Amino acid sequence: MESEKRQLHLFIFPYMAAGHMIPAIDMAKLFASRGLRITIITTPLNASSILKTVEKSKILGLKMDMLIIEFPAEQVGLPKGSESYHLATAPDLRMKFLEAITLLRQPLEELVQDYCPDCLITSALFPWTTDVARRFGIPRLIFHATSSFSICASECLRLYEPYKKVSSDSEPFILPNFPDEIKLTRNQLPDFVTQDIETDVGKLIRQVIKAELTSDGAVFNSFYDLEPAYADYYKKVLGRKAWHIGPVSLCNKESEDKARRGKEASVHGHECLKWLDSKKPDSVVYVCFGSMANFNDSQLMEIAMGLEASQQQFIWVVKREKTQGTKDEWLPEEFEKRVEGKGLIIRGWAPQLLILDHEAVGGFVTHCGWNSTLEGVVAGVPMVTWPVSAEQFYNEKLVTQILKIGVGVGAQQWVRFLGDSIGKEAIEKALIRVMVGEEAEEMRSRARELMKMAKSSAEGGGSSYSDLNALIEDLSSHAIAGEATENN
Ligand SMILES: O=c1ccn([C@@H]2O[C@H](COP(=O)(O)OP(=O)(O)O[C@H]3O[C@H](CO)[C@@H](O)[C@H](O)[C@H]3O)[C@@H](O)[C@H]2O)c(=O)[nH]1
Repeated sequence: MESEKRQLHLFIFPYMAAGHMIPAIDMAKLFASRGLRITIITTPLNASSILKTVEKSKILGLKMDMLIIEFPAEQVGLPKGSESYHLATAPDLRMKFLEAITLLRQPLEELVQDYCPDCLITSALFPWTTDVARRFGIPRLIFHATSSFSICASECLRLYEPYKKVSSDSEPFILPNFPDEIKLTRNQLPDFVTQDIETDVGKLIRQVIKAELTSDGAVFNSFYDLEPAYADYYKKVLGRKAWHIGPVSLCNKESEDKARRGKEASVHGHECLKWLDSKKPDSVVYVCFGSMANFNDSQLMEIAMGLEASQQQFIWVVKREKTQGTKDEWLPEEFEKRVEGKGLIIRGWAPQLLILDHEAVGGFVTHCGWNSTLEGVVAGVPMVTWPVSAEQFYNEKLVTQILKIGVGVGAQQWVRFLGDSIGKEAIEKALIRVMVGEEAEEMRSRARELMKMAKSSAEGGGSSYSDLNALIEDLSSHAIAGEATENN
């Protein structure tokens, strides 16, 4: 009875987007593997990506559950089923999506009331969950599915506004009082940072920052040795509490678990692993832009031509379906025939962790979403960085300038979903730089070192392992203190 009472119960409530749900589910597994009771909160259409994990954890004797709250899509005027952020592709849809999210507060409060968890770990993008936690006298921790570097960079921009001191959008400015000399341009910043007019996203971001200041700390999917100066900056300069417990993807030990992250891989996704078995180590470049970024036909055409011209073997993930009998307008004539044996296109969802883990993969073209970036680090591969939106331009700086394990393709313009337009020559050049020659080898050897550091951080005695212990201890003492107050 006593131990049942002391088992910590966490509510994990991730943002409805693959880039947030995937690492949150990994984090849930990590907590559950340490004996905590976990309940993941989500909406009906997002539940399917969690269900198998919950079922498997039960078989393993772990305490993991899921609770579903309705997503009020139709109530705010969104089409039925619009429960994921990537479906909100136009400004009015995004506004409605944000509105729908604020309506989740009441159902969350009801669940907290009914289940009495010891802590809420929620997306930074749910600032109101700090108030919910306060109301019930429990801590709210933020789950940062991104780097400390990017959070520190955006805080630095907010505090010092260096982008206001340059005369054009393309003139570089330096992040003031920052551990490294990092240059950015206004073009590379999210629109809500530079826009003077108040937008809904801008308003949300201000609430996010305010809630971060009053929450009880942040859990990062990162590891200390990857970005020590920024883990310290977050704690010591910004004065906030944080635990670095990543890379959380390392909790997936079996191929089956690695394959099913996010969505089921498409048919091509499964075939590509057999194809990789026939290739030499470090001879294939993997090209994938996460779950949100979308390129138009002409940009895909440039990528195809760049890949072919680079003469590198490749796996390229494109979020387009093949329609039988019709020509792919985004591919050069006879492209697939010409690259047969040398390149593979995955249409749909790729089993990314399995591909990156494969020894044949020697380079990664990424949009610098944090999950992909960290997964690239864990795989020990150098990267071509092609940031598109969100905090990806900051992550690019970390990869290319601080870690020195990647080269930029030359993206200069932050755009919400569609990528900046990059020509085939730039793509070809960047591909060759990460795959061939002395510079590539130097980047690869640094990447391998980071891979080892990533893996040992998650093992017993490693920094992420210890930070997770410290977090669990903090939560336990808070829960015990809460019980004591209740009993008095
Ligand atoms: O075919 C695919 C495509 C993606 N993934 C996985 O999906 C995740 C994608 O996450 P990420 O690389 O972070 O990209 P986004 O989906 O774009 O993520 C959003 O959320 C991230 C977390 O906050 C931010 O860092 C990004 O900038 C933001 O765009 C990764 O785990 C990938 O392994 C697959 O498994 N197969």
